Amino acid sequence: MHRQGNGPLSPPLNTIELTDITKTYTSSTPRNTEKNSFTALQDISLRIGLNQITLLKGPSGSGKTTLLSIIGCMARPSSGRIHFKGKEITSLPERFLAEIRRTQFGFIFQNYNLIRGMSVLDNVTLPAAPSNETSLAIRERAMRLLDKFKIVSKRAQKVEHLSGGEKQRVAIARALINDPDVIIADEPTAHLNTELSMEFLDILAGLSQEGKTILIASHDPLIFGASAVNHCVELRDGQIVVREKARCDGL
Ligand SMILES: Nc1ncnc2c1ncn2[C@@H]1O[C@H](COP(=O)(O)OP(=O)(O)OP(=O)(O)O)[C@@H](O)[C@H]1O
Repeated sequence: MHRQGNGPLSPPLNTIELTDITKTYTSSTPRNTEKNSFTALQDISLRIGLNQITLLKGPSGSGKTTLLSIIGCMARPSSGRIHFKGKEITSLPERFLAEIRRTQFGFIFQNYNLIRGMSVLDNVTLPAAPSNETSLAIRERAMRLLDKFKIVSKRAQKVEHLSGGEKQRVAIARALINDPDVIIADEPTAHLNTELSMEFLDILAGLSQEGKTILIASHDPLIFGASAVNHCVELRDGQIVVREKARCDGL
């Protein structure tokens, strides 16, 4: 723990620290006669080490996606605090959160969320758009990423014509375009066969060695057994039931 000025002790700089995070969704009936609320996360406290691969597992509906979206500043918790690299970010206004989201996080979604009708290159450069860089510099960076993931020859192709594995690699390149410290992947291997899933894991292991922090939500036993995974956290009904270092097969 370190002290910011004369203020209270803060979590270490090399962590993402969640304290008592609760997320309640509230919805109302069409005529607003009745309000329903559902608590998707309940009092989650968790320290995530930077430069590590952390796996979130748990049955469908256990809260993995909700937790990832809160960590990635895409949603706010109903209560609780998040410290990102030692700094409290929960109470920041939306424009600051959006900046953290854009510069510090890269996202890989289950269905890749690539934009149909646009080329591979344009999909990869998309998250870089609101920046001070020239479009040439952004495109050069995108080309380097496409080259790294062996998909540069498809740069002009519309994404809907790519294979599943190619879409996955485009999604990884897009997640990296702003050179984020943290990569969030939600069910990243759900549509991949074993060979492509292994290839994806190799890419993640390489990114981890380069110093990236990786958070994965997954049901995939292949990921549970991956030697690259450093920490495993199991959720059930919105609560952490198991946290374990290193391999998590057999949890
Ligand atoms: N916007 C929302 N409004 C109401 N309930 C929601 C909302 N988003 C998620 N939920 C509920 O919160 C719970 C947790 O959902 P979440 O998507 O985080 O689970 P998950 O563990 O990622 O599931 P899966 O493995 O199926 O993707 C579920 O019961 C879901 O129905």
